[in-house]
Amino acid sequence: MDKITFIGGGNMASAIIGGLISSGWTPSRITVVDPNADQRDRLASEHGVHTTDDVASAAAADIIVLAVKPQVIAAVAKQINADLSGKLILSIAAGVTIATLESLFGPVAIARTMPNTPALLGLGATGLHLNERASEAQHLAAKGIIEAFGICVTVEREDLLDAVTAVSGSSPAYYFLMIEEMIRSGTALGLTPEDARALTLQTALGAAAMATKGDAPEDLRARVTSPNGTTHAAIVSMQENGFGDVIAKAMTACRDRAVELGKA
Ligand SMILES: NC(=O)C1=CN([C@@H]2O[C@H](COP(=O)(O)OP(=O)(O)OC[C@H]3O[C@@H](n4cnc5c(N)ncnc54)[C@H](O)[C@@H]3O)[C@@H](O)[C@H]2O)C=CC1
Ligand SMILES: O=C(O)[C@@H]1CCC=N1
Repeated sequence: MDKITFIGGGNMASAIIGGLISSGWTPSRITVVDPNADQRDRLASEHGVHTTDDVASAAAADIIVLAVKPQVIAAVAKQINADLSGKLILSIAAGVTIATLESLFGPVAIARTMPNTPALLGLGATGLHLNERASEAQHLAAKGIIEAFGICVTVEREDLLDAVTAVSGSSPAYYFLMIEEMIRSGTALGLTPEDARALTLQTALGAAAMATKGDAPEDLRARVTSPNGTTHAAIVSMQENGFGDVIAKAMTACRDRAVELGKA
């Protein structure tokens, strides 16, 4: 049975550990390394996992999850300073490339991922790419871990993780912005902020649930849109104001920034 050590016990680690335990991992297989005693106490009491502040101890695990901020990873590699051959490193750090991880940790199997924050609710959408040193068993292990907190899409080239960042890594923020603007406009149209918020949120939830049932989004949209009715007026206004272009430009800007951060 694989043992897993998380380096960094913050929000994302906590979400992943919660998912692993719900999907059948026993807490005794899970260790969390974090210098912050409050984080360690929280994880030990919430999940019953082993915790430590000794980064070097991570070398004993079969799978090491890098769940620290990107700028901390070089220091972590120095502290581990051990031969990790045969182990799998799974990184959730945004923008840290496989080449950088190989230069820091040596010739080891690496699974680079791009998760998103709905992972906190078990509703994550995560892109995955592994280096050539990773075996099929390690690919399956990485997939199993990711599927404990949502869906996993394996992409065939590492650079496609930058597109994943645009489609799912950053995109919860696009939906939140849409929700903010709808609440603001609903309030401007006379509803109380509470009513505008309740109606907007329930509609976002309902629309997302409908869109996951299999019908194409354009068909679902057509069913709401009566000929020359109210929805038609809204959609025409959005299209005339370049809605598609706004989304395409935003996603391209996101992808380009991910490429830039990967080179930094
Ligand atoms: N695609 C996305 O939306 C998201 C991606 N991420 C990625 O996940 C990673 C973790 O993010 P969060 O959990 O939100 O961060 P966080 O700030 O909640 O947790 C980081 C943890 O690392 C600990 N830490 C700091 N230095 C350490 C060291 N030397 N050794 C061990 N632990 C150390 C901190 O005490 C803290 O508990 C980041 O690299 C981020 O890029 C996180 C959230 C969402
Ligand atoms: O905004 C960012 O840079 C990170 C990466 C994806 C989501 N948050």
